[in-house]
Amino acid sequence: MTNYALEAEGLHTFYGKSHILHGVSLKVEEGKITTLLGRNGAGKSTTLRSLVGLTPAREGKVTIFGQDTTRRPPFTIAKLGVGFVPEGRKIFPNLTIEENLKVPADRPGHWTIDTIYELFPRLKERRNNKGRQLSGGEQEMLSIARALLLNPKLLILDEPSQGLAPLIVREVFNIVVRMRDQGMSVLLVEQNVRMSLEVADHAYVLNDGEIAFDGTAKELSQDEDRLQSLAGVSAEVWEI
Ligand SMILES: Nc1ncnc2c1ncn2[C@@H]1O[C@H](COP(=O)(O)OP(=O)(O)OP(=O)(O)O)[C@@H](O)[C@H]1O
Repeated sequence: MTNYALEAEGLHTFYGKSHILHGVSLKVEEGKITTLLGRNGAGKSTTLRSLVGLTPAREGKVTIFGQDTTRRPPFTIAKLGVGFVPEGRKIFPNLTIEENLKVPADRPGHWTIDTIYELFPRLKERRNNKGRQLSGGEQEMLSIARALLLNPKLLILDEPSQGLAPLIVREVFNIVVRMRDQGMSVLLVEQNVRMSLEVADHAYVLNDGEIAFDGTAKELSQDEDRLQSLAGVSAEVWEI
């Protein structure tokens, strides 16, 4: 029997009168990486915001680790063991790395500031630097580190590769794979199609607020025509 960390069924989400998600359903299998792809404006971030309670869906149902979390506030969802790494890295620019790491409320588990520094030696080296002095890659590591300190069972990342050099992107994806290999469930929203499909087990493509593909990452990666037409993914993104 397959166990799911997260199940969303028929989500309809609005910003005011703008109807953005039109019945989005997706599942994240436990201990697997599920990727949600789609071009700019397809509704990927809105889907994540609906799942973590930041912009609750007006219709539909969300179940996380077997509990109905539909329209529950973000802190209740975080408490179930959901770590969210938002788009744009939302770190505190005027706090040092170490101060940034002390902000999340600790949930006991493997990840502590010490184990985080083992995973990200660069953050340790620069622990007294302010958030605003960090490179994009260091900010992304810090953002992931903060989510890990909640010792999540489900990690949700919104475009972690955005604006990063290819080598750093590789490093970020390696971390995501490591988390999956340690048993964490991962939902990865990305524009970097090639790398996402390399690491993911399952893939969804979102198109204008609707799921246009639901299948294995392997299946999608072997079907370039489908990718191009369903996601409108540009050749440059595919080639990165
Ligand atoms: N706060 C908001 N108010 C009104 N409309 C919004 C808001 N945020 C996003 N939208 C609109 O909702 C649609 C989906 O946006 P969303 O950010 O979810 O897409 P995305 O797939 O994550 O795109 P991107 O890759 O550019 O982040 C877009 O048309 C966007 O303009």
